Amino acid sequence: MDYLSFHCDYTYTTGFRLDARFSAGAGVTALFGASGSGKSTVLALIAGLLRPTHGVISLGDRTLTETSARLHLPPEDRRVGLLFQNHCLLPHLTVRGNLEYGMKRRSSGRFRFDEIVGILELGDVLTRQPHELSGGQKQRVALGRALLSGPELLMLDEPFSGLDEPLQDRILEYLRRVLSEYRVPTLLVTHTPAHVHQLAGHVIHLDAGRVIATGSPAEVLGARS
Ligand SMILES: Nc1ncnc2c1ncn2[C@@H]1O[C@H](COP(=O)(O)OP(=O)(O)OP(=O)(O)O)[C@@H](O)[C@H]1O
Repeated sequence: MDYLSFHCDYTYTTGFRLDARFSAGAGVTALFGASGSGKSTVLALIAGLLRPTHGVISLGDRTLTETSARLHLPPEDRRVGLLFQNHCLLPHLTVRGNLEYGMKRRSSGRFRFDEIVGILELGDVLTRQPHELSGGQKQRVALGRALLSGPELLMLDEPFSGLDEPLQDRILEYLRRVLSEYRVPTLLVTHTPAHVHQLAGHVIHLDAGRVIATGSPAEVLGARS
């Protein structure tokens, strides 16, 4: 059953035009495509950071954007958790402070602080500040903060970029653990086929701002090598 429905048209001043339509179920969906194909633009439209020229976005039974009705929910009312490539931790707060910041606007009490800290193994670094953390630790704090906001959709923008391979594998394992424990509907942006195969049940393939294929990882990307 469709959980997320997206149909938007958006053009940047530079001329790049996204004109994409897709739907996704409540599992993990990969948004796959080459650099510049429009993946981050899709996330920004869903998060409400950009307004489409025309379009409708709905999540569960809520409409987030509907241009014909002049409806555009502000980002803080959308109940989506966005994990950026560069973590975006608040530099002056400790790890605990960053995690608690996520809880301020939470819409569901499904995610308990101690549980998330345990699953992501952050107990030993709660009093540290972001500059005292490794890349992988920062990534886990950002993931914990996104989860503690109680999102109805988790959006991960290249969560493995900038990490070496052993660390990518560890973060992948944490993600698997969290997603199987909490079953948060997730949109995973990546251009790495292996990550699609490892995490996603469904794939949306974007190319030059258009959806060119949808289906299972094997259908869209071919059998795993
Ligand atoms: N703020 C902006 N202003 C103008 N053009 C932009 C802006 N952000 C992105 N673009 C352009 O829009 C296109 C799509 O960018 P987008 O970041 O959505 O792609 P992407 O698939 O996420 O790429 P990557 O994998 O490199 O992050 C690109 O051609 C990019 O140059």
